[in-house]
Amino acid sequence: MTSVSPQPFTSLRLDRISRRFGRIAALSELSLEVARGEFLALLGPSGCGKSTTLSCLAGLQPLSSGSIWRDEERIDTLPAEKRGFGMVFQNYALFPHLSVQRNVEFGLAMRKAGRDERREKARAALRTVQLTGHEHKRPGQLSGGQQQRVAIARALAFQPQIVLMDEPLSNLDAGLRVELRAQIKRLHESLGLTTVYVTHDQSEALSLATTVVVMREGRVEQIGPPEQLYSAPESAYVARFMGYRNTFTATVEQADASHARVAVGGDTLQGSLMSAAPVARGDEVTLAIHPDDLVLATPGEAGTIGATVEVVEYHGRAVEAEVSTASGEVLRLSTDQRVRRGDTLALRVRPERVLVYPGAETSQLRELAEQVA
Ligand SMILES: Nc1ncnc2c1ncn2[C@@H]1O[C@H](COP(=O)(O)OP(=O)(O)OP(=O)(O)O)[C@@H](O)[C@H]1O
Repeated sequence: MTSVSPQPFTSLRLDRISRRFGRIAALSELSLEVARGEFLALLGPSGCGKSTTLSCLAGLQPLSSGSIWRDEERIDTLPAEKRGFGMVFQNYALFPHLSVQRNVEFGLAMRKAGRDERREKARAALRTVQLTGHEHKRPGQLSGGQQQRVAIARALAFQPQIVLMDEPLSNLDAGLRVELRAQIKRLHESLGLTTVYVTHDQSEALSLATTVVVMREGRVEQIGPPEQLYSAPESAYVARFMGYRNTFTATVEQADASHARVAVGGDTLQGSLMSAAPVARGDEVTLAIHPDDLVLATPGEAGTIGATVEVVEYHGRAVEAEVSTASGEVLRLSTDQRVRRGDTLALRVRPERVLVYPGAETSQLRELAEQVA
């Protein structure tokens, strides 16, 4: 069987792919297009099908139905090694008994490269991830971050056009994660790669991706550039993944086609309708407010919500505070002003930053809140 064409491609297309495990539908007719040069992040809670999507794309799992295309060439019928993808996984997947150099050469050997070519390309890939000088070490002699860089070098050594990464940073501690994240972004840009990247971490998705796909139960919930998903999440579910940590139920007092006034405890807020479905006086709706959008106002000011500070976490330049409203809603806010436990606050939010979705907050969304801190 021949490999995919070495020519540059325009787009990679997943066409209504499904993957079932017995009665579980891990993917349900998922369609997705990835343009050349894009950094596409698949984001969503545990079990929504992110890894299955990547693994079907890579050819590590067969599809139950649907097809995958690289321009006009159908590739889901090709075995993994013929699809031409570089792959990086969460657990590095390095051979512990082989040197760093031999680990990186491995993918090239699989592709039947000669000895000199293997050596040279592996050296070049290690240089790219700044590991020159570590060639003769075993993986066990390296830190987690260095091991993951070896795995990245191995994925890049045969100069693939497309790289697939499944939670590559999740085994690293916070500092290393941020450092390697920047390195992954630099590599993507300088090598002109197309990257498909699985993560459950919204800050990783927002900082790396040119396109974010929020997945839900084996389907695409919303796809778009990070700024678009952040400023206009189409559902409270997507809002949660974009860092809107305050989601709760409120009652509509008055509404037109694009705005609603809602009651929150004894206070009222003006909000923006995010869905085409109309809402009317008396309806329950879900509000989503980002912690950065809750601003301290003068107590008693009209259009503000009263709240009492319960917990204050110091975060250097800003503090994060947990406050409770008169009706018992717990809200989180981020502020650079001095607040202390027990303070009574008035909080203001611009109407365009109070996102309103039809229907009361679902139990699924509440559970999600626990996963997406
Ligand atoms: N080999 C398998 N056998 C049975 N069910 C599976 C298998 N692999 C995945 N699943 C199921 O398919 C669904 C999607 O799993 P998948 O691993 O793709 O989710 P995910 O979004 O990557 O989650 P996580 O972030 O936890 O890795 C889940 O319900 C999972 O239990």
